[in-house]
Order: sequence, then C-alpha cells, then structure tokens
Amino acid sequence: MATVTPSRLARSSPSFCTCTRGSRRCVSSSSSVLAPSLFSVRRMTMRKHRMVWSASPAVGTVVNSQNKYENPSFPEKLDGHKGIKDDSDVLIECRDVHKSFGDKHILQGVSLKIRHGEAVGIIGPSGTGKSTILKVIAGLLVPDKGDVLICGKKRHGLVSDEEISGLRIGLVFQSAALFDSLTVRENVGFLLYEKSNMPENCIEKLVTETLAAVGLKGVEDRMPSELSGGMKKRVALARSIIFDNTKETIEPEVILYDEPTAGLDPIASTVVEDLVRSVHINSQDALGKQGNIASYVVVTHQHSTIRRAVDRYI
Ligand SMILES: Nc1ncnc2c1ncn2[C@@H]1O[C@H](COP(=O)(O)OP(=O)(O)OP(=O)(O)O)[C@@H](O)[C@H]1O
Repeated sequence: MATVTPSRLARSSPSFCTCTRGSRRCVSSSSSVLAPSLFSVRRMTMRKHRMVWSASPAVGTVVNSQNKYENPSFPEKLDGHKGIKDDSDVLIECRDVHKSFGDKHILQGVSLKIRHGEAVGIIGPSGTGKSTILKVIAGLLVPDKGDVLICGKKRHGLVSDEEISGLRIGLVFQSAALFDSLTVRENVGFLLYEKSNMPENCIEKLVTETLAAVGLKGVEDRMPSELSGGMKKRVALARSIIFDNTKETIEPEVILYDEPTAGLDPIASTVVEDLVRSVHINSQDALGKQGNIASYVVVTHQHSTIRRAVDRYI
C-alpha cells in the first residue's frame, strides 16, 4: 500500500476536511437520548444573520444583545449544567465571539461551553452562522473579537499558527470531504500515514478496526466514488475518530459534526446518528468497545438527529 504523499494529495479532491490533533496540527482532506421539543427552538430569538448565544448561567441559553435571557425554556433535564460553577470539565469555551464577513455580522457575542462527556446540538435557521462557529472552534477561522479557550488556554489565530496540546478537535464536514483519488484506507489513515511514526502494517490494522467500529467491512481498497452517501459519511467519521494509540498520552477528543445526516434518507440518517452516539465515551461502538470521543457538537436541521444524538442543544 502506498503511503500518502504530497503529490498524491495534490491530485486529490480540492475539498478538504480538517483535523486538529493536539500538539500536531494537521490539515487533511478531511444512552439516554432525550427528545427536546422544537417548540422551544422556535421561540429562540434569531435575527437575520445574527445569532447570540450565552453559556451563563445556563449553558446554551439564548440571550439578546442586552444580555437579557430570552425564553430560556429548555426543559430542566436538557439543561443539566444549570447552576454549575465548577469549570474544571470545560474542554472548549467561546467567550463573546464575534465574526463578520465584509459587512455581514454573522456572530455577535457567542458564548458557550462544551464540557467533558457532553453531546451538544447546535440548531437554527440557515445562514445564521452554525458552520461558522464550528470553524471558529476548530481554529479554521479567527474571531474578529472574543476568545476561544481550549482546556482553559486561549487560542490565538488559526490552528496552524500555534501549538495547543491537551485536546484533539476533529471537524467532520457536511460533504464528508474525502480525497477522491485516495482509497478508503488512505483516507481513514491519512493523518497517521502523514504524521505518526506508526509502521504501515499497524496503521492498516488500525484502519480496518476503526472502519469495523463504524460498521464498514471490506471497503478498505475502494475509492470514494464507489461508496454510497451514507458510507462516505461513515468513512469520514472513521477518519475523525482514528488516532495514534501508541502515544503515551492520549488526549481527549471533541468532534464537531456539520450536518452529518444532510442528504441522507431516514434509514441512513438513523445509522449515522447511532454511530455518532456510539463512538462517544458513554456508549459502545459496533465492536462493543467503549467509545473514545469525550464530547461532540452536532450542527443539524434534522429532528431525528436531535432526538437520537443530542443531549443538550443550543
Ligand atoms: N468565508 C466566507 N466568506 C463570506 N461569507 C461567508 C463565509 N462563510 C460563511 N459566510 C456567510 O456567513 C453566513 C453564515 O454561514 P454559515 O455557513 O455559518 O451558516 P449556517 O447557519 O451553517 O447555514 P446552513 O444551515 O445553511 O448551513 C452566510 O450568509 C454565509 O454566506
């Protein structure tokens, strides 16, 4: 099996998926489920091109521009952190994040916290900045104002500008964003082939195990064009959860999913929703092993995804 090289990468899909792997910064092509009422969602104040979120005192409560809480109508059980003062389990925090594109003010004072063990949904009308906040969290976009804290440490600039260890952040794009000219094995093992010191046979074994964990067997040598939409999403998921398990210290990982079920039929959506849930630390994957993902954030429009894969939503 050929190792992925920059020249192979150059021939690959222009679309890419980005993973930030702790101290190694890499840009590659890449339960109890509660059912929240969408009624409360409709009551959120979401102005055109503007979304204001706050984390305090109730994480994820929507506030208006005067920082007055509006309709904090989350059922108590969905808002499990009400009143919590201890932030020792906060993995990611956005503090008063602003982001504009030209004269379009997309994010105006977003504050939120993602804690260890959480499964958080971000919902809202199209164009209000859901994908933008994921990119800010992942370090692909720099906020115009405000801070992003990773395990309590401020990140300055883009993810490639500095080294922050202690947390791995994976971003799974809506389109799956696989490298078209690489096999499934090369796609899933991309970061390990490029950045780790693992021998190739160990990477191959790990890729096969990781694919099995997301319910895919015998597809390692296929090209992305030979996969269905649902299979591509599973391969993207496998790519986001694979990690160098030979390292002494394994950092916790947060995965950011941007509309993981977009474009899938209801059955394929259910499979992906259950997979997203199954790789979480509170669940078991397809092989019966406890998941490794400390927390995840899902941007979604689909009610079924909120119902099956989310414990708290913003
Ligand atoms: N790089 C960019 N340059 C200019 N405008 C951008 C850029 N990225 C996003 N936008 C604009 O910011 C707004 C928010 O985009 P974003 O993709 O974050 O919204 P969204 O809530 O995820 O939408 P959807 O639900 O439709 O995916 C949109 O008006 C979009 O056109």
